[in-house]
Amino acid sequence: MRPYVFVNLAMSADGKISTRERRQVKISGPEDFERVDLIKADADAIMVGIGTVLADNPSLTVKSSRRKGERTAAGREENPARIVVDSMARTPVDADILVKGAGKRIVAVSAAAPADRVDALRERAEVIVAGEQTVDLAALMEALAGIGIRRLMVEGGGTLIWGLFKAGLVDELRTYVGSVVIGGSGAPTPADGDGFLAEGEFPRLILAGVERIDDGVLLTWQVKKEEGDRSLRG
Ligand SMILES: NC(=O)C1=CN([C@@H]2O[C@H](COP(=O)(O)OP(=O)(O)OC[C@H]3O[C@@H](n4cnc5c(N)ncnc54)[C@H](OP(=O)(O)O)[C@@H]3O)[C@@H](O)[C@H]2O)C=CC1
Ligand SMILES: Nc1nc(O)c(N)c(N[C@@H]2O[C@H](COP(=O)(O)O)[C@@H](O)[C@H]2O)n1
Repeated sequence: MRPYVFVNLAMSADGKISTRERRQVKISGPEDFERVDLIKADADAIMVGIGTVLADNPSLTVKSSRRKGERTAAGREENPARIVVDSMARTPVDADILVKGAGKRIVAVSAAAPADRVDALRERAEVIVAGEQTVDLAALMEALAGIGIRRLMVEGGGTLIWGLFKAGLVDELRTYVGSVVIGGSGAPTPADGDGFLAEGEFPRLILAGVERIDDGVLLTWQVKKEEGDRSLRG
């Protein structure tokens, strides 16, 4: 069994999620950031790759006091569990994700992660070991389902999202297309990594929603299920 996995990202009109220097940029407007806060508050956990932690230093906390209050009134932590996918335990111990806001933190590492760095992270987070050299995302998902995570939001970046698509672990993709052009052949895109070669490998999507928000558009896609998929229902 694995959680229901939905990816949420913001890209420019030319399909970039940040600059070629991997500098965080505001692509969403105020209404879209509200939407993101709402879906975050509804999730059991939120995941990013170590590249995003090192580039953006996000806290991934719920921003609205009302939504935090609603979570605690329902017996949940103020924030969803925050998860970093980090094979070599490179997450700085003072990263915002580990120090800001209440709630569980999980760092997923591989067996190759240096023991001293893993021990330092254990002071601030639960550490899950999945995979030998890099994090085995399918094994990680099983472990997350085992600790009660049913709805998992993925914020990025492009390398992690690619890894999840490659492993057939994405159920839904929500792409906000903002009204800017970033450009740059080396600027990150929603799914980077090696890319698929054969058309038969491409994950197939079903368009489930189109909504105008701020000066852009939100596209919601369902990913067609593969045979034997063991995702929990969304
Ligand atoms: N506009 C938007 O919505 C968003 C934009 N961003 C942007 O994205 C950029 C960061 O993206 P990126 O550099 O691709 O980094 P990611 O956040 O995607 O992290 C990628 C890293 O995750 C680790 N990882 C471990 N196991 C796996 C696996 N099985 N599959 C894939 N990755 C794995 C790898 O590092 P290791 O091997 O060391 O573990 C890998 O390099 C930043 O510029 C940020 O601003 C990020 C989020 C949202
Ligand atoms: N939805 C969305 N729109 C944008 O324009 C963005 N730049 C991002 N970035 C993501 O949000 C994270 C920041 O989170 P905190 O505010 O620190 O909680 C950042 O790391 C990206 O994942 N998202």
